[in-house]
Amino acid sequence: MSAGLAEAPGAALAAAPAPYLVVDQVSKSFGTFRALERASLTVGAGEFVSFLGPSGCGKTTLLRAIAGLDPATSGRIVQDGRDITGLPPSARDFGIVFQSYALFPNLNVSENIAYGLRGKAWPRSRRQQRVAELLTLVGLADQATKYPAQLSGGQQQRVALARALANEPGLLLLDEPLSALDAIVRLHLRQEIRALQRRLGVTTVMVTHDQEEAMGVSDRVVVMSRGRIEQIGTPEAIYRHPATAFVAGFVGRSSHFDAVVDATPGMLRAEGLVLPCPATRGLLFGTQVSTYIRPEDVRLGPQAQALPGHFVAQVTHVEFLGPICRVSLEAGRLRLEADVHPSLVPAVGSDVMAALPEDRLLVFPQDV
Ligand SMILES: Nc1ncnc2c1ncn2[C@@H]1O[C@H](COP(=O)(O)OP(=O)(O)OP(=O)(O)O)[C@@H](O)[C@H]1O
Repeated sequence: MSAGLAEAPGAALAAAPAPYLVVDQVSKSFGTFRALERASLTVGAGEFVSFLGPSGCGKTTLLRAIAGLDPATSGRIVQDGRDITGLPPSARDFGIVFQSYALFPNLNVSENIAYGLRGKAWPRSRRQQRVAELLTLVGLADQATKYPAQLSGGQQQRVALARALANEPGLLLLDEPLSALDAIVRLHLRQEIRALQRRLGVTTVMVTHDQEEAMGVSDRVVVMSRGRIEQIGTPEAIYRHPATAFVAGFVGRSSHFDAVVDATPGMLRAEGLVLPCPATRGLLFGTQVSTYIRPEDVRLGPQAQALPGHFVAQVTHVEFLGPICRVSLEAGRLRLEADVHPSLVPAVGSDVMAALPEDRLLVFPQDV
C-alpha cells in the first residue's frame, strides 16, 4: 500500500515539511521469505517518524534497509535527493542507536563518543571540543571518564545517542533504543530524545513495538503488519481513524465484534442488536463487517439511554485503573469494555443500559 493510500483522513499536516527520506516500493526477501512487501513512505525534513507493529512485522528490516545494513531486494531509497539504494552503510549519512547500547567496554565515555567522529581528520583540540559538546548535549558532562560498566542502562544509551549524533548525521535511526530500560528511565529518556531531536532538527526514524512510545513522541506513526505498511498518520489520526481492522485492533484498546449490514440503510446488526451506524451507508445489505469501539466511547446509564440503539448489558468485571475504571460487559454474546469514572462504577452482576455512539463505531468490511 502506498503512503498516499494509507494516509487517513485528517492526517495531512498543515505545513508538511519538505521530503527528506523517500522509501519507494521497498521489498526485502530472506531466501524465500518475504519480510517486507513494497513499503513506501516519505519522511519530511526534521520529522520524527516511528515504525510500529508486532514482533516480526518487518520494522527492523525496513530500518536496516534504510541504513544499508540489510540492503533492499527491490525498490528505491532516496535521502536528501540522493539515491542511496545501492550505497554501502559507510557511504550513507546516518547515525544509529541499537537496543543493546553496543558501546566498547574498554573505552571510556569520551572515547566511545569520539569513535563517532572516526573518519574526520580533525585536530585533537577540535575533536575534544566536539566530544565535550556532545557530553553536555546528553547530560553526561560529569561522566566523561567512566567506563560503560560503571553506567546505568539509561546513561549507556545516552552515550550511544551522543556517538550516533557525533558526525551531525542527516538522519538519526533508532532501533528499539529504549526497550532494554526499565519503565521510568524509558519514559524519561524518550522525552529527552524527543526534546533533543526537536532542538537539533534531525530527521529521525525509530523502531518500536511499544505503541505508547510511538504515539507519545512521533510526528507520524507507520503501522506495520506482516511485512506491509497498514497506515501512516499522526498519532491522533491512527487512533481515531484507523485505516484497517488491523490498525483498529492493534493501536489502543478496543472491543471487537462481527456484524452484518442491515437492510435499513445506516444500521448494523450484531448479536441480536440493531445499532445505528452511518459508516455502513454505501455498503451492501448483508456485508459482513468487523466492528471496533474504544472503551472510552462506550456510554453507560442515563447517557446511554439518551442514544438510539441502547441496550441492556450485564457487568461482569471491573478493573480499577486509577483515573478510570474499565468495566467489562456482556449483552448476549456481545462482549464490551467501557471506561467510566471511578465514582460511577456499576456493581458487578448488575444490569446497566449501554450504547455505542454511532459516530464512534469503526467498521471494516471483512474479506470474502
Ligand atoms: N537475517 C534474516 N534471515 C532470515 N529471516 C530474517 C532475517 N532478519 C529478519 N528475518 C525475518 O524477517 C521478519 C521481520 O523481521 P524484523 O526483525 O524486521 O521484525 P520486527 O518487526 O523488527 O520484529 P521485532 O520487534 O521482533 O524485532 C521476521 O519474520 C524475521 O524472522
